[in-house]
Amino acid sequence: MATENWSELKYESGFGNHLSSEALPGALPKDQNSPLICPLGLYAEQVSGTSFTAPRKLNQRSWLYRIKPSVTHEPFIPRVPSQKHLVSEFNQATSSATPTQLRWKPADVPVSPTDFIDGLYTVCGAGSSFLRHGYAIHMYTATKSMEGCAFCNADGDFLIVPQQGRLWITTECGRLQVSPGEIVVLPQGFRFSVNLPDGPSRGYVAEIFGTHFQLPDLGPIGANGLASARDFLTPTAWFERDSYPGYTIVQKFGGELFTARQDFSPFNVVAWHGNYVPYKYDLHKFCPFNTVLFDHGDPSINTVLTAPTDKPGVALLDFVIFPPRWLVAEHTFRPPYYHRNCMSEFMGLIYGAYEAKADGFHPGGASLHSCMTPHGPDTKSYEATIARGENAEPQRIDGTMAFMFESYLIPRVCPWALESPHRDTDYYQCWIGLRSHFSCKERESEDGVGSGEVVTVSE
Ligand SMILES: O=C(O)Cc1cc(O)ccc1O
Ligand SMILES: [Fe+2]
Repeated sequence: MATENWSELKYESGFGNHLSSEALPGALPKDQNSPLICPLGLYAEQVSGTSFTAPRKLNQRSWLYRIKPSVTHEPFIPRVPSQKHLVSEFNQATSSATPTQLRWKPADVPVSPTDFIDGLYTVCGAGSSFLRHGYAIHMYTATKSMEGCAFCNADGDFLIVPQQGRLWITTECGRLQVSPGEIVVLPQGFRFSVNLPDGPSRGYVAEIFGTHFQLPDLGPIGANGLASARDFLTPTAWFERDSYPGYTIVQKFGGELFTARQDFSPFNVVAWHGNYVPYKYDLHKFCPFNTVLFDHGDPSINTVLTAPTDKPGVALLDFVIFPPRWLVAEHTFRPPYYHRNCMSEFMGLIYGAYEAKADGFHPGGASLHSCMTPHGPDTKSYEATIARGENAEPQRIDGTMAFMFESYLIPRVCPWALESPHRDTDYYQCWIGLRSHFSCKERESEDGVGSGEVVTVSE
């Protein structure tokens, strides 16, 4: 592993573009995809991320020109040891339904050497990778780089949110450095390997089945704002040519892991072109829009990426952030309102503190408020907001980055997440202290009305 220059890697910029990249000049065929003999004696291989016949505006595929084709490997066999904590079908056999508010403290990074594959565990999800509809939410804790192996997820696309420790990710399209505060999307089927230059690492992963992430429409916001297409960065071609006896491909297929041996690195792509590619995004580049006079806007205004369902405006999974920003709304309860949502909300915290939780929601922790489960600011946050009063000054929320995976599909929760020692079983207590501030004294004196009577007040 070359360690010196990951901070200076070159990337291509843009979202959904058709890109071309050559690690050696002349490696891309001119004028066609499948020449009889490719330049430099390379093999041509297409990776399709949508059906061949998907409408042009949705169609995603890339052509990889490689030293040996991916097919050159021994048969896939179930991996030993298997990984029991990955789920891609959410039903009664694999996971539980619960409407209760759930929260987890940050998980400890393991003491024994653990790589990204072994450190990955599913928390919750819905649907099925086999039926290509649904999602899984995973978290990872890891201490060591993947060695002599690459991971390939046949089930869906990964959106990885590192919370602690940089990730140096080698993909078939090239290499990316992803730091906490950045995210990376690794589309279904791409082989990748994760190195951990900082050692102990922790983070969150949203996996979506059967669709890909898009930028949200901006509607009346106009043509600019939120995440800008040019801030999405795709790696440039990079390859290693050495033979590599005993290299292992670890394929996640239906939530189970399979291995196949080959005698070369899968990172042997000398050139590629197409629009089906891995990419990263720095969340600090997000340009937030929000209330400038009164009331609290819905969090959808902070959507970075959305994975659609077939219903217009209804997301399989939205990736929403709560970045540093000014709160200026007048005569307004500025933190999130108390609410129940037909969508389900999984939240994580990358750093800092979240505006609705004064205590108990820590960087690396998580919460889940499922469909119609009531939630909102904890007692301390509520009281502090009220204490600021009617004429609260503009206030800058700083030094924080929280996020939400929000879905229309209702998640079931994995048993190890429910039984985890990191589960905060006292979570509900954070709202128990919310006192009634109800008073009808004014009305009583005006109207002479006592308690217990039904009163219709006409203004
Ligand atoms: O529940 C949460 O904290 C997320 C959230 C934030 C917000 O500002 C409004 C609604 C919402 O669900
Ligand atoms: Fe919410």
